[in-house]
Amino acid sequence: MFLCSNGLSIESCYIFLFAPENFVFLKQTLFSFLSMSLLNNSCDPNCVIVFEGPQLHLRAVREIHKGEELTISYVETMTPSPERQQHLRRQYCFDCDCLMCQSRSKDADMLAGDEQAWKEAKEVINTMGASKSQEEWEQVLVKCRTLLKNNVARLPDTNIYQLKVLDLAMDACINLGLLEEALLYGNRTLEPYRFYYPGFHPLRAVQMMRVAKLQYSQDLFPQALETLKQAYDIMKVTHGTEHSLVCDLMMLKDDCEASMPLG
Ligand SMILES: C[S@@+](CC[C@H](N)C(=O)[O-])C[C@H]1O[C@@H](n2cnc3c(N)ncnc32)[C@H](O)[C@@H]1O
Repeated sequence: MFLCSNGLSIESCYIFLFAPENFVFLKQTLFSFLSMSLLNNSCDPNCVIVFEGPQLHLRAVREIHKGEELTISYVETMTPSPERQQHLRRQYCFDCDCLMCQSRSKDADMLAGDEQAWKEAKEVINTMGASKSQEEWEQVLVKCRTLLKNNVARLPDTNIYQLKVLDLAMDACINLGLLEEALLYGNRTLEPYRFYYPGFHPLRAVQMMRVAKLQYSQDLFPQALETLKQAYDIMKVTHGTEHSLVCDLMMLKDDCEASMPLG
């Protein structure tokens, strides 16, 4: 009952409780969850939580003054404020009055462009499940290509549904081994990600790392190095230099450097 009364990551908590390989972490995990569940929400938080295997790490993403409250975001911040607020009200029973919600900052950008076009895109996205088989990914890619073609002059890449289509198209291409095409979509996501996840945001860094891997796969070593460098600058804050993802990043950086033409 006590666990259920805390809003944060309860589903993940059950996974930890029932996974035998995690018993050894139980005490520290429970402590982590319980202390992290004291954190309140802000849609522009000063902390993030990142996973490292079975552990949760709470990391500050900007300078925090003595006495200032630590906050995390309970919701995906790349969501218009009425939707965020509705989710927070339904799931966590409070009205969010953070600065982002008060100013409705970026709402207009999220839904910019032709309303009918983004509503269609939203509908199509909602019908796509978590694809697994080759055939399903092929179907996803066909739908994404059609939407992107039809919406060239109707939606900017900063429209969140257009951005989700680009992300899905990128995933589908990666799963189908179409890496050159995946990179085209990935490149288009970087600027909107920078806009919606400014400063130090783990999702932006991870997206940059995905794009860097695609650049590397296309032998675009200087570009991949630059993207990795930018991702590292974010990840050293959001993940910390010891995090396994940052170690992966450093290995990719070494591979890139080793592949660069001499001179
Ligand atoms: C995970 S708990 C957070 C810790 C809780 N404030 C406490 O003192 O134990 C989630 C609950 O905190 C409250 N809460 C979190 N963020 C809030 C915010 N920005 N404004 C008002 N209430 C908030 C809501 O009641 C929510 O259901």
